[in-house]
Amino acid sequence: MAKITLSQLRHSYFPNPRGPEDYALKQIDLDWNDGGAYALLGPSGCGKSTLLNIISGLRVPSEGRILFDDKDVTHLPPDQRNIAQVFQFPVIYDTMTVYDNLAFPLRNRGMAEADVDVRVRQIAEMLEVSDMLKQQAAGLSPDNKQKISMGRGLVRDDVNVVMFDEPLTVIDPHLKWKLRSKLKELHQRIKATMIYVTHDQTEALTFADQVVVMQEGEVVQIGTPVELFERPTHTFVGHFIGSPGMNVLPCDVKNGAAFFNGQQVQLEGEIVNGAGGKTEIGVRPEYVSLGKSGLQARVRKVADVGRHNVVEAMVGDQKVAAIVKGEVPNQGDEIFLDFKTEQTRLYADGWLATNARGAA
Ligand SMILES: Nc1ncnc2c1ncn2[C@@H]1O[C@H](COP(=O)(O)OP(=O)(O)OP(=O)(O)O)[C@@H](O)[C@H]1O
Repeated sequence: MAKITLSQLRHSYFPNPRGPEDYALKQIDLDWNDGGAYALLGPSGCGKSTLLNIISGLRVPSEGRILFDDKDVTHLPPDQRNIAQVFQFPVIYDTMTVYDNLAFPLRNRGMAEADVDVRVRQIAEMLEVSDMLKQQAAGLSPDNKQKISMGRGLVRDDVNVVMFDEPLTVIDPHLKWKLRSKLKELHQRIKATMIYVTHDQTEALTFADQVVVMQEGEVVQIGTPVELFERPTHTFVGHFIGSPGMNVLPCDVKNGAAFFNGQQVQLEGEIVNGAGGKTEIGVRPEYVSLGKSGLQARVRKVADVGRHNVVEAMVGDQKVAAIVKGEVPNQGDEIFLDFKTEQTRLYADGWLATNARGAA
């Protein structure tokens, strides 16, 4: 396995790009550590596939370099990069047995049959498909076909990286959670460098130790699932991750204080020097509570989502969501909303602009 470095990477599909808007990847500098479990998360069109294709060698970037363990591979073709890939749809040979499908990448590299057998049985056991080994692949369900496809990606232990491109697309919804946790478990056992590409936050947060969040060709935050949830460095991350996402509320800043709907809101810490442009307060619904004082609001909607209720209230013409456990108000009620100070932040032009209390 290898450490992967992306250095000053930019890519445009135009021959003569005129400005940042012509770049599918604007500027990417990233280190993927050897043995790490990473997710590349972002909405459709943010540049995930472009980046994946550049790592696998299907595309050469317009600018910048890709290094595998400090060796420059920017211009190496895919077959010389030693990468395993699992795609959205199963890539298996229908006419072969499950065993032969799993053995294929190993035999292809000239591995001795005795070693092939050990490795195939190991992977089959990890994926819980040992009882299918003799079956013809053609007869498998789509879920099992995709499992075998994953097995083919994981069977070699000499690859630089295993890349998964939305691998659970064809999986039945009720089996998705099972395979998600299975993949996580496999990473812990195999310890390969893995990159998991998805637009689904649940998949990214379950699988990865580090999540790379992309928006419009840029990386907006890299962090553990907890970091992304607790301290989004961009409103996009706050909004994209969480259910519902972070409340992002327009505010005015005067003399170092933030005012929402004319009322001062306490922030986690001081506003950073020079923060300007479009200013917004970010607070997650989990940290908004109903109290006896605070921001006056009117309940617009209450949704019971199982473990808790989501109360949607209007403060002036702004919608604020609160996650409430226990008793809930009724639609139309006048209520007061209280924001947890340590979890209430200022964002300037989308970027985090408050220091955590106690931070330098
Ligand atoms: N072959 C191409 N030629 C021109 N533009 C392209 C090409 N492939 C992608 N793009 C553009 O580059 C941008 C990034 O696309 P990309 O497919 O990398 O995003 P993505 O995050 O993988 O989206 P999806 O999840 O929908 O595949 C988009 O604006 C897309 O329209």
